[in-house]
Amino acid sequence: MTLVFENLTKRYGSNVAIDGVSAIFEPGLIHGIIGPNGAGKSTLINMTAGSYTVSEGEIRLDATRLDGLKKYEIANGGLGRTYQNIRLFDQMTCAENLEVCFYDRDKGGIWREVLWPPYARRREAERRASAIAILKVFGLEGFADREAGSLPYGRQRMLEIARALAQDPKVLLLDEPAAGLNHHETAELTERLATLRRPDRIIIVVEHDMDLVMSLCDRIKVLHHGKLLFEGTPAEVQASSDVQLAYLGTPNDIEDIRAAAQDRRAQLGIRTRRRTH
Ligand SMILES: Nc1ncnc2c1ncn2[C@@H]1O[C@H](COP(=O)(O)OP(=O)(O)OP(=O)(O)O)[C@@H](O)[C@H]1O
Repeated sequence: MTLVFENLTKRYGSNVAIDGVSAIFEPGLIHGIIGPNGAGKSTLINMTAGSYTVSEGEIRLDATRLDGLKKYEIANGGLGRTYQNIRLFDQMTCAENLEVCFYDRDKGGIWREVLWPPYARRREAERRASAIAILKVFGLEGFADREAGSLPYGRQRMLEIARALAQDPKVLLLDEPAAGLNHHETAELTERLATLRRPDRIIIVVEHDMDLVMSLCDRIKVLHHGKLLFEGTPAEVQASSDVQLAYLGTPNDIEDIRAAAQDRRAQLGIRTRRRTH
């Protein structure tokens, strides 16, 4: 199983947010997508999940074209996702937030539950057991009966990822899972995400937190101005001068920043060692 982007392009009017990106995501790996603000990371995720239309190019999960499908069709086809902003059912308990994912979709199952109470009770117990099993993966089993909206922010983030996993997706897309988390919570999240790696699952993480990306991801793709700038292992990405430039600017920019800092020190009467080269 592979997820493939082929010459993927997204235009918002005259603004080209994604510009002819081709990439392959293999299963069994955690893939990071990084890039400066506005590079197009979220646009890529949203096109993959069917939230945004594709202007040009293709998205394929094996032989299935995902571009052009509705959001729910893509989700039913095995793609789970989280959003930059948490989207939970705040008034429902943590367990209920997951149980809603396990209701029978076919009319037969729904009617059996309505008309046959013993079957309804069995299905309810099954849904509860499945929900608790997933909550455990994220250390949330103790919060099963707490309202989701009353959880600390970090726990809500975990619950959202737990819910994205409920349908046992083949592809899991995580859009800035560490946003708003403190250092300790990010470290815990990193450990828990690492346990989700499976030979038959593609995990894609869009993230700004470099500690998380570099310690969690097996492969990283770097976007810059809507184009794929670089891809490689965390070590290769860190060593790439192209990536450093994308994040920090040109060597001249860096020299200007350094010179400005030295001037500032001079104005303040702070002695600085003069650079000899
Ligand atoms: N709905 C939209 N309508 C118009 N332009 C958009 C829309 N969404 C994104 N853009 C533009 O597309 C480009 C890429 O945005 P995108 O949000 O995908 O970048 P990003 O890499 O996820 O940024 P960030 O890290 O800040 O979330 C930006 O120029 C942005 O202004």
